Order: sequence, then structure tokens, then C-alpha cells
Amino acid sequence: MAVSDHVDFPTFMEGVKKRNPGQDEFVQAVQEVAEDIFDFIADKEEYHAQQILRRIAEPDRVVSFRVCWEDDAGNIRVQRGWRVQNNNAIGPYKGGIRFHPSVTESVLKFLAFEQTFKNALTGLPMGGGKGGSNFNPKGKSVREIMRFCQSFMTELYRHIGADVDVPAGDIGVGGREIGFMFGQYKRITNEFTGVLTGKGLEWGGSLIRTEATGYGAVYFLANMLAAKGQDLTGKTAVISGSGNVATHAAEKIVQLGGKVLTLSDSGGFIHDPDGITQEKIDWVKAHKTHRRGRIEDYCDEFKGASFTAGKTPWGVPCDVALPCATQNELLGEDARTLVANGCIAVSEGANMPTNLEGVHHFKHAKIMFAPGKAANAGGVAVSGLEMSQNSERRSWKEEELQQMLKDIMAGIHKSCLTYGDQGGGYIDYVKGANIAGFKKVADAMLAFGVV
Ligand SMILES: NC(=O)C1=CN([C@@H]2O[C@H](COP(=O)(O)OP(=O)(O)OC[C@H]3O[C@@H](n4cnc5c(N)ncnc54)[C@H](OP(=O)(O)O)[C@@H]3O)[C@@H](O)[C@H]2O)C=CC1
Ligand SMILES: O=C(O)CCC(=O)C(=O)O
Repeated sequence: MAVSDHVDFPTFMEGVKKRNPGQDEFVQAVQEVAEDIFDFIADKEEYHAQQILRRIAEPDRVVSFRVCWEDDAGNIRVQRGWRVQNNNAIGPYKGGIRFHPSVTESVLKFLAFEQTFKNALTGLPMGGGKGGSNFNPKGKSVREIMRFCQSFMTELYRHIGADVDVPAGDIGVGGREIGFMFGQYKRITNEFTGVLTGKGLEWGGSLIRTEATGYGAVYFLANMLAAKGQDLTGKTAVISGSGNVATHAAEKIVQLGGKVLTLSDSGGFIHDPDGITQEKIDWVKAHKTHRRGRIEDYCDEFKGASFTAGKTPWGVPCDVALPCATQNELLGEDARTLVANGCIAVSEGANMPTNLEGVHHFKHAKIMFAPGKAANAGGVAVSGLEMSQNSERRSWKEEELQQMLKDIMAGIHKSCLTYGDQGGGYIDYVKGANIAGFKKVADAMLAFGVV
């Protein structure tokens, strides 16, 4: 491996590990990017001299705060909240908020780091950030969730703003939570401004933001297949997750003529050999979102399906796979199983769902593998379009936004080809996305000098 920042790759990674003790997810995300960037910048002295890679791998700031709230029984509860503002070289910090018991500073730092490259790939002027809390929304009443969101925003509001940092949803944060947080921001500041995206359509939200991440991941997959003269017609798809990203990815696969075989949640996965049709997807959406139910209940509703507890769906043979639940849910052995079973393409709807061993195996097998920072960028892209609509005080039509989303995903695919074409018909999409995203942010940083 070539030299970077005047140190070699192992020394660089040793430094990252030493400066971020115990932050395994963050170190993993930096390694996945640095593996490609080292070669790219080997002969580019200005990036070394300005320590660009080292600087991108150090968040601008990490804000951590206490979130106190009162549960329905009158107990005082204490959670930790964070906002990681990774890099604002090309625009205001932008990225979701996650409420899940597994949230740590390491998880949010990896997500904010990834978001920086993803947002650059969209072509829109957005920097990278991410926030959240170890609050567990499962089993909480709507009033408890409202009180938590209000308390979270009572601290967060001082760190964000329409031209500063614009959060959105992520795991455990959907339209309802964005509503509670936006209401509190408005109440504290007395400003109606585009400070959050994923808002309701009646109060500044954008059409297709809800669908955009899942749809975008399938558009990216369709672009990869088209580059090989193929499409989704008749292809079988294995999908993990059953939340926002998974259900909309499933919906778009079905619309484009594919057959979805699985969905999952943290309890296990369901396998429906007859295919998960639009009617069944609508049931899952209502069950997981409104009834807050479990995916295993699918088997009581739709005969012929089976539930496997405590497992991920990667052993079900398929043509294409879309991990759409969470980080590190697809391991090296799963990657080997998918490839051995004939899977030709993987499009990551989630952020970093494939661990490093899995990524290396997909690259080695030379299948079409789209990393999350490219494949799931449709969500934040439409968030960027929501910001534009808020600034202009207008709303674009659904057809206009659908076309813009398709164009942005095709543009990201093209950027990946520019930097990832390895010859002989193999595109390394990981390398393509890493370099294209890095270059845009790095060049902006060079323009600013040492800041
Ligand atoms: N929403 C968006 O616009 C975007 C989301 N993403 C990424 O997509 C992924 C899914 O997000 P989204 O659909 O919005 O979130 P949701 O909260 O809507 O759904 C999350 C889904 O993943 C499952 N899940 C969560 N954590 C785990 C876990 N530790 N193990 C197994 N299953 C788990 C949940 O199961 P259960 O119900 O049991 O908790 C649920 O099915 C995340 O990686 C997110 O960062 C990326 C880009 C944009
Ligand atoms: O829409 C956004 O701002 C953020 C979406 C997000 O969190 C992500 O892309 O991972």
C-alpha cells in the first residue's frame, strides 16, 4: 500500500485506533474508506501536505448531552444524546437522528463519517452529521415518546439551524418523532424554518422523502444491472429489515418486476416463497409502523410463509440482496453463502450493513456490490431537495421529485464508474464511491486552507 499523510496504511490505522479507543464501528468505517483513498492520493502531494484524510477522520465536533424525561409512571429517566458534526466543507451538516439502545458515540461517529461522503456523492451542497440517543422507543407510549423528543430538542436546538446543521430521521425516528422535535424547535426559537427534514407534507415536508431511501437503493441496483445489460424482471430478492428503508425497497423491487422473498426485524426473518406482494408490503408497513408489531406475525396473516427466529435471511437463495436493517448484519460467512448461492448483486439500503470481511469477499468474487454511501443516498438527496423547497417557500410536484431522485441515483452510479472501473467488465463500486465522495470534500477543504 502506498504512503499517505507521510505514513503508511497500517501506521495510519494504528493512529485512528489509538485516538478512538473502543470505537470499533468508527474505526471500521474509516478503514473501509482509507483502503481506497491511500492508493488514490499516493501521487497527490497537496492532500498529504494538508493532512486531508487525517482531518476528515476527525469530526469537527461531538456534542454530548443529558436528556431527562418523565415516564408515564412518574419516574425520572436519564438518557444520553449526541450530535456528531463531522464535516461542513461543502454545506451545512446534514444527517439523521437515531433512537436505539445500541447507539453509542462510536456508532454515531461512523454514521457521520459515512454521511460526509454520501452527501458529497449526491451532488447537493450538504456536509455530514449524525445524532441520536440510546433511548429505546419500543414499548413506550406516544406521550412518553413526545416528552423524550421534546427534551432531546431542548438541548439539540442550540447546535442546529437551517444553514448550520439539518437533522432528519433514521432508525427509531420517523415522521411522528420529527413532528414532536420540529414542534419543540419552533416553540423554543419562535422560527418556522427548514431545520429538520422528513417533515409532514402539511408543514414543509417534501413528497417522496419517505420512500426515497428504499426506492433509491433499488434505482441504484437497476443502474448496476443495466450496466451489464440486465434488469430486475423475474429476479428474486432477499431483503433484511422491515422499517422505512426495507419496505420501500421491497415496494420498488415489486414495481420493477422482481420477486421479494424475505423481510426481517431484530427477532428474525420471514420467508415467503410465493413472493411479498404490494398488498403484503402494505400490511407490513401498517403492522410495523402503526401497530408497532413484530415481523413474525406475518406468518399468521399470510399462509405459506415461515419465520426463523434469531437469524438473518442471507441463507435464502436469491439473485439480488438488499441489507436494509442495521450495521454489521451481513458477515463474511453470509457473503460467502450469498455468492455460493448465485447472488449477482448487493445494494446496501442500510449504513455499513456488511462487515469488512464481507466487503472484501464481495470484491474478491467481483459481484456487483453497492456500498450504502452510494446506494442509500436517495433519502438524504430528497432531504436536500426538501431544504431547497423550504428555502424557496415552495413545493415541487411528485413527478418532478421522482425524476430528480432517479437522476441523482444515476449520477452517483456514473461517479462510481468514473473512479471504480477496474477493466475487464468489473466495477469496484466501493472504491468508486469512496474516491468520488472524498475528492469533492477534500478539494473544498484545500480551498479553505488549514481550518
Ligand atoms: N430512513 C432513511 O431515510 C435512511 C436510513 N438509512 C439506514 O437504513 C437502515 C434502516 O433504517 P430505517 O429503515 O430508517 O429504520 P427503521 O427504524 O424504520 O427500521 C429499522 C429496521 O431494522 C431493524 N433493526 C434495527 N436494529 C436492528 C438490529 N440491531 N438487529 C436487527 N434488526 C435491526 C428493525 O427491527 P425492529 O423493529 O425489531 O427494531 C427494523 O426492521 C439504517 O442503517 C439507517 O441508518 C440510510 C439512509 C437513509
Ligand atoms: O435525510 C437525511 O438527512 C439523513 C438520512 C440519513 O440519516 C442517512 O442517509 O443515513
